[in-house]
Order: sequence, then C-alpha cells, then structure tokens
Amino acid sequence: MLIGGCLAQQKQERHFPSDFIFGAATSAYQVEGGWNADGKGESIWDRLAHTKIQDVLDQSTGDIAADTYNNYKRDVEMMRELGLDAYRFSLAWSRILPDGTINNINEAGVTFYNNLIDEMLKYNIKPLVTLYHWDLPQKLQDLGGFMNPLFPEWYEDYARLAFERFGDRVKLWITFNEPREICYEGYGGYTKAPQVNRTDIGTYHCGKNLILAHAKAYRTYVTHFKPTQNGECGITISVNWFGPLTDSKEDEYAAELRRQAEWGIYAEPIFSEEGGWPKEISEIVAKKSIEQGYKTSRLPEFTNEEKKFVQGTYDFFGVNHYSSYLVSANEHKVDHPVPSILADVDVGVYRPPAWMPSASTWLVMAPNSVYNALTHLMRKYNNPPFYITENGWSEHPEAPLIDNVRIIYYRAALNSALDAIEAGVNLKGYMAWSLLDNYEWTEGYTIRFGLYQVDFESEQRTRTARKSAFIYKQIVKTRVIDPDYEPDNMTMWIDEGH
Ligand SMILES: CCCCCCCCCCCCC/C=C/[C@@H](O)[C@@H](N)CO[C@@H]1O[C@H](CO)[C@H](O)[C@H](O)[C@H]1O
Repeated sequence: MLIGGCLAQQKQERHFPSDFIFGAATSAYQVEGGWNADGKGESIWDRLAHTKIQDVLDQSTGDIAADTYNNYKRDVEMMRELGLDAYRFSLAWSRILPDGTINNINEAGVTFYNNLIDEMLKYNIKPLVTLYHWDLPQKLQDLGGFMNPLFPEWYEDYARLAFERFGDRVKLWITFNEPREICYEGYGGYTKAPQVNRTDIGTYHCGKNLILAHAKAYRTYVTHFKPTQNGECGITISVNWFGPLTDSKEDEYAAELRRQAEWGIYAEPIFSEEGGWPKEISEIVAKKSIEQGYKTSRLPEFTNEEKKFVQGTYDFFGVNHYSSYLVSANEHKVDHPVPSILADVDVGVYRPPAWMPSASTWLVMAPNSVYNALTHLMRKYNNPPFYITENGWSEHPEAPLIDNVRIIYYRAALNSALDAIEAGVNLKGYMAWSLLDNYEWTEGYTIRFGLYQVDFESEQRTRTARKSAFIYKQIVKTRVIDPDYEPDNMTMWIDEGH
C-alpha cells in the first residue's frame, strides 16, 4: 500500500489463539504466610528459614510473606483486573497433611484452598494447581524425604486426597514444580531446602523417587479420577535453553550433555519414546561411578517395569523458562564438587555480556530464548501439549513501578512464544511469574518478580499494579502484542465481565 509515495509499514498483527490460556503464577511458601496457622504443619522451608536464617540474604522468612492466607480475595481481584483466564498456585502439603501422611488431615487447610478455588471460579478464573512446589512436610524429611524409597507412596496418598477434595473444580494439575531445583539444589546441593548437599548421589536418587512418585500420581489420576473429573495432569520442568557456544561438534555434544543434566534426566523417562535416563549421561555416570569406587552407578537404574510405568505419564509438558546459556566443551569451565552431576558432564557455561542482566544472577535477557527451548522440546518429544508455567523478570525492591525493562522482557518472551507457535509448537498457555512480589527463597525479599508490587512493611501487604501489569492486561485482552501500547494512567480497573 503506497501512502505519500512510500510504502506504509502495515502493522502485521499476530494474534495468540482465541483458546490460548493467559495466567499468572505463584507458590504457597512464597506468598501464603500463615506458616503455622490453623493446624498447618512445619515444612522444610519453615525449618530452613527458622534455623538457617544466615542462609537467607536478608535474614527474612516466609512466615507472613504476602499474607495470601488472609488476602486471597485481593489476589483474586488482581486476577480480575488483569483479565486472567487462569491462575497457577500450589498447595502446601503440610497445610493439608501436617505430618505429611494421610492419617492426619487438617480440614482447616482444605477449607482455605476450597475458598481460594471457589473465589476464582466465581469469576471464571481456571485454577492450575501445583501439588508440590518445594515445601515438603518436615516430618517426611525427618524420614529422608525424597531419598526415602517410600516417598512415592507418601506422595501418591497426598495427591489422591487433593484429587478427591478439589478435583471436581480443578481441571489442570501439575505434580511437581522443577525436579532440578528439588533434587539438584535440595539434595545434591545446598542452595534449596532441605540442603542435604549429597553432591554424589542426592540429585540422582531424589530424581528417581520423584519420577516414580509423579508416575504413581498420574496413573492414579487417570485411572480413578479422570473418567469423572475430565481434567489433565502434567509436570513442570525447569527448561532454560543451553545452546552450543560454537558450531563445533564438541560444543554441540557439550550442550546436549548440559541439557540432559539440567532437565533431560527428568523429561526423558516421562516424555521420550525410549524411556529411562538419557543414554549419554547414564553411560558417563556409570563409568565414572565405577572409576570412583562405587559398586553401582550413582544414577540408580530404572527396572524395565519401572521404565514402562513412567513412560507416557503426562497430558501436558509444563515448562518454566526464563533464560539461555551457551555451552562449551573446553572453555568457561568452573570447579564443581567431585563427584557431582555437573562434574559428571564437565562442560563450561557462558553468557555474552550483551545479554541484559536482571536482579537475579542466573537470569539474563537472551534472544529467541522461548523459541529455542520450545522448538527443541517439540522436536525431541513429538510435540506434546505445552504450557509455559513460569516466565518473568526480576528487579530489586527499589526499582520504580514504571518497570520498562520488565515490559521489554515480557514483550520479547511473548513474541518468541508466538514464533514458536508459528513453528508448530503445541503451546496452550502462558503463566507470568509472578502475579505479585513474593519470597524468593534464599534471596528473601531482595528480588522482585511481581506484576504487582507488594509493600512487605505494611500490615495488609498492600498490592500495587506495576506498569507491566497494564501492558500484560492489554495483551491478555487483545491477544496481540502492541509494541506502542501505553496505559493512560496507573489506576487499575476491572473490565466488565471479569
Ligand atoms: C558469569 C557466569 C556465567 C554462567 C552462569 C552460571 C551458570 C548457570 C547455570 C544455569 C542455572 C540456571 C538455574 C536457573 C533456574 C531457574 O530457571 C529456576 N530456579 C526458576 O525457578 C522458579 O523461579 C521463580 C523466580 O525465581 C520462583 O522462584 C519459582 O518458585 C521457581 O519455580
């Protein structure tokens, strides 16, 4: 089209599908507070925050956090303001089962989640419920937690109760949030509760028990609940992109090994046609284990029966994606504990300085990040239904409400998601992390991810919409990413019908 003698750039509006689900995400320990309210039992994060306060950057706890336990109606109002289709939150296992076992149900805890779910459904907001988001009942950790071979049975009992009590209204279930953080950081390392730090076997033994627990819960859902409740059940895996630093074969192989270490060991047994652990890392760990004097591999093998039991246990693949890294076979290596999973794969990781840093050391703004991760998973696992269950940008507490960098990040990530959809990725939805500022684990309240700012000094934990909330609201409403959209002001409202 020619206007004034020049070719006018027509805005090529790309739309998200009309049935695409936009939402936001949180987790119980990070937002709820009420750490011991109404019969709730102690979790491993209560224990860490209360006994290892020196390991938390600002010596804070999640005892109150954003006080969602008392402010959930305000949180639902914020979901309405954003016009969300769905909201992802997690159940605190120890709020429902204080000692972790099915013998002692805390009805007050069940009531809290029923109230939250009912308030959301009043306004047609779909609950996307994570059964486990890192806050194991301490009483189960006292028995070994994820290292105990009985863990899959404990977890299946808990999941079954959740399906019984909430499954009439909850149609999207996530068994675990981020096996990597649960196992590698919590059992193979020290950076997450319960800080077991068994670098040699923690990641691997936790990983096997977690995967078996996931499969038990999934099969229980499909057999006993799905026929009447018609919901879907999946798992959320932390899938940041790890690509080769150069196009050399060594770096390509090194990148594949790092992907296997970061998320392949959890995805392959569930989503791959072969099942079981990824071949390359399995062979490496077996060889190194024998060289190191172990009688058997530090990565405990699945039996053929277990492999079959785990394979195909999904209705969708939940992807938590934030950033990318470049992997080298020989450069940028750092010392890792020996033995440990990162020493096993023995590769280097690099991020170009041009990739803008956030407030989180691990999170930088990388080009085509969502596209690279999702198209790789599509090709590797035959394009299962995907939900991006977390994606977001962090800033420091003093950053202004006019959070223009977060807006750049979200627009780039959502454009990359559209690129992935156009490439054929079966992407069904996107959950922004996070609805509101929350307790960022061992970084306490020093890191902020919220579309809504939380004043943690105020009694009522006042929530205030950041500019990014208005931008996200517009994308949710129009299903279009308009790079020029600017809100008229910073006063939030609820659109009719929400
Ligand atoms: C100069 C050094 C260059 C190399 C950098 C070091 C190598 C890093 C190796 C990659 C590590 C990536 C770990 C990142 C994981 C995150 O994606 C994951 N932890 C996100 O978890 C979710 O994060 C949310 C916001 O932080 C929130 O905490 C939520 O509960 C989590 O599910």
